[in-house]
Amino acid sequence: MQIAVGSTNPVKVNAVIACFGEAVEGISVPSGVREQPWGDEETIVGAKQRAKAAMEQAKATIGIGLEGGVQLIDDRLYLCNWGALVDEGGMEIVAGGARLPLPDEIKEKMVKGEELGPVISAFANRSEVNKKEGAIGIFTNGAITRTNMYKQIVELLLGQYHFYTR
Ligand SMILES: O=P(O)(O)OP(=O)(O)OP(=O)(O)OC[C@H]1O[C@@H](n2cnc3c(O)ncnc32)[C@H](O)[C@@H]1O
Repeated sequence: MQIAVGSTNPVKVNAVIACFGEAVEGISVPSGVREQPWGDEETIVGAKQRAKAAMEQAKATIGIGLEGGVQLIDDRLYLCNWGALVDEGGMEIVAGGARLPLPDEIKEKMVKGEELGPVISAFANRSEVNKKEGAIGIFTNGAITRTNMYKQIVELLLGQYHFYTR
């Protein structure tokens, strides 16, 4: 079984390797949504499109897409992450990740159209936070990293996949 992940971001590829082992290939594919998805719907679409594109491009058995977004709830900005798993038989599974509110100073920049990655890196004075502990790592003081969070999403995907294909 060959697993393709629709990203080369190490936090995403490593989360999938942690669940599936080494038969995992990370490939750069378009998400088909904005660079900065807003809200559950757009973030889910991005995850699904990454999963399908990765499976097709790599001619893999299973494709996995992981997408990071933000969402406004009651005037607060939250992290919003989704994953999708597709297989060559047409099965499609979706799962979501942990939520966390972001400080208002980050919200102010995001609503003006900035992207979360550079905004968090400037806030934390640390380069490429999106490829390291992630915003969730910064705001949990390292208790949950972006890789941990995506690993749980991949476990939710794989567990459901086993249930529906049993
Ligand atoms: O290489 P890809 O797979 O595109 O990974 P990415 O981290 O750049 O891209 P995403 O599509 O997952 O996220 C959309 C934007 O939100 C940023 N982002 C999402 N979650 C983040 C997090 O936990 N920490 C920092 N930036 C994050 C990310 O850097 C992008 O600017």
